Amino acid sequence: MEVQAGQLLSQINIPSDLKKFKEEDLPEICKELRQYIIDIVSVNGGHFASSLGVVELTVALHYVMNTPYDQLVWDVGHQAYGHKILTGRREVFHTNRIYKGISGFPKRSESEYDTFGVGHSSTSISAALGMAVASHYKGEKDRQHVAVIGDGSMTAGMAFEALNHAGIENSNVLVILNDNCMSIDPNVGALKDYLTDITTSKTYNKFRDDVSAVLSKISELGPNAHEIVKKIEKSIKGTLLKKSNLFEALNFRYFGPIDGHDVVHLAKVLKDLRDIPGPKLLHCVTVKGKGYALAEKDQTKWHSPGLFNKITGEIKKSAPSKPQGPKYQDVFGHTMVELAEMNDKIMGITPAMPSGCSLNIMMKAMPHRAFDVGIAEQHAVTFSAGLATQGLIPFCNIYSSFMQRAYDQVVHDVALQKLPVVFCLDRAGIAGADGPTHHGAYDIAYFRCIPNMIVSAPMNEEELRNLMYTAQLKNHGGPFSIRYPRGNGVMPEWKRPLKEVEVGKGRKITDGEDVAILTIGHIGNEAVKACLELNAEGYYPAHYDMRFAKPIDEELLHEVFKNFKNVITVEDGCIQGGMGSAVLEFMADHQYQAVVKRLGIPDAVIEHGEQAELWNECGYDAFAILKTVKELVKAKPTERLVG
Ligand SMILES: Cc1ncc(C[n+]2csc(CCOP(=O)(O)OP(=O)(O)O)c2C)c(N)n1
Ligand SMILES: CC(=O)[C@@H](O)[C@H](O)COP(=O)(O)O
Ligand SMILES: [Mg+2]
Repeated sequence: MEVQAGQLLSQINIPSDLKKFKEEDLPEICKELRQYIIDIVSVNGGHFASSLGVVELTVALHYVMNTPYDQLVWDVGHQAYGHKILTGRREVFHTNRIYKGISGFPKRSESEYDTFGVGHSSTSISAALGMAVASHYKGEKDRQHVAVIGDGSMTAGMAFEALNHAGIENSNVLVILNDNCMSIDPNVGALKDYLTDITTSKTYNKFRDDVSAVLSKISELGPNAHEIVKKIEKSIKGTLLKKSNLFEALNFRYFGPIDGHDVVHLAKVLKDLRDIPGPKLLHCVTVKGKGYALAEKDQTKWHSPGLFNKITGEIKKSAPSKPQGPKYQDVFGHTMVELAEMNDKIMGITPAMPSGCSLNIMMKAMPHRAFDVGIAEQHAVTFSAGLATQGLIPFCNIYSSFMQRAYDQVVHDVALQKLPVVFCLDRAGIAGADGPTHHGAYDIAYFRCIPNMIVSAPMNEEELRNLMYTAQLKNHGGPFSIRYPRGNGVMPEWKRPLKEVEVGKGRKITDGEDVAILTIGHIGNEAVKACLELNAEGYYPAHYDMRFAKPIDEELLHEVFKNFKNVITVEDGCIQGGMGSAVLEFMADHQYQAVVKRLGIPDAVIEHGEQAELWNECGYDAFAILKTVKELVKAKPTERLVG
């Protein structure tokens, strides 16, 4: 569907076009930009409310700053749709997050205006500071470096690491705190309360305004008075104000809070800030979903609503081609409550993804036993470890790609101490439209090499429930990880009685000859599809569900290598170091001879697209499995296809 940009917006191909307009035109430009985002996202999908919340900020920044020379870094980047539209991508924005289209996040290879690749939160201040220090070193005194970071992203430790460093570098960095009181779910933590206080507190703002009013009166008395005033202001700021403002205490000049939707005022403030050297923080108060009433009302639902009717607000449900099971995340959420009712030691932890991983189900049912710790994956892991030292059984749910941020905590704080933390890695494997920053490609490999770690992956919803049930039965001598994908399972009737599974045991799905297909996790269902088709063509491969990558089922592998000369391993994860590698290691350790073909995510960056498109591109969907079976069966014994 052709979407037409508004009359002013259609004249803005790059930010320098924006500068041709007068300040009084900016509100109309914001109106047209906001409408364009609504028009495209409603038919295309993607992140929605966050971009609406920064329309004015985006326009003001590109109006005042000399981008791309002045550098903007968008934290997470899910709010950068306006930025993309204003920086040469208006006419291709309808390909946003579509296979082979533009990325849903700023990406250096996509545009010179995208100064830093993002997707994971809380990196913007570090990156902008790096750029600022580099500019200082290169003598680029006039260059601006701006990090736009949300209040949610500000709850991550990395943001404070950067503030701490920036405060002593005296580099020209402007942090714009986009404060809308929301993460994906409502923001959490003491910082949120502080920001609310500083935004609403009469004391701080009144005292500061009174001081400036008095001082500006005095400075009108003459040039000497102006000098005296600067000294008084410095000492007051250096004592009273500094003590009462977190950011001032870190040597940032704090400005605000200001209305993040008043584009003309924003432009004026940004112009003033350009001339103030050193680290600065501008506190902008915005509304997530601004300008689309339904999104303002339910900001979590409209964070990433999918396709919707922009007039009625009706969100379109995808009609599956065949009966689907529930979302894996919901099976996790409901099973958490079921297990917690049976075992009062169970606790749930999520770093800022309660609705994303469905821990919100337990948070609602048992608010004292389920925690949203903010965007703080490292803290989530070690907080879980602390709980485990006291005999509790924490289920720490972290998206596979976000878990990468807490790797040392898993090794150092959990595995070395053999603590029984259950890691539920949601969004494991190809995540889809979020692309390479969000694909959970590496968790089998990065967990398999950790001592005392159990690495498991359910083939379906029933298996997920049984692995969760098994994990909490006892301390298995360390952490127990269960990884599962974004999206739906295959069992409409999923809520079956919970059963213990034997740790380290796989299972045979079907007997066969010539080729053994070994799968792990949900991708086993692709092998089921392939086997049905192969049977119809007279091929009868065997299929085993490994269920565990560590400990791997050695008894099953002995059976496989004693009976098959052709083996295919399949995983929705990186080939290198994955389950297939574990099978090769076993084969070598036991001097078996066979042709082993490993299917999975290759050693490459996999861009965005639908999961099925990317499984096909990576060569491990049903079609690829079928093709590989035929190749192996036809291959002569001398042809070795070790993958
Ligand atoms: C390391 C990491 N953890 C979690 C996420 C998931 N995530 C994406 S956006 C978001 C909320 C960000 O809130 P905020 O920074 O306030 O931006 P807003 O959506 O309010 O504009 C979260 C938790 C992520 N992208 N990266
Ligand atoms: C931007 C970000 O990191 C999150 O919004 C993420 O896109 C959520 O992913 P799901 O949509 O799979 O929950
Ligand atoms: Mg926010």
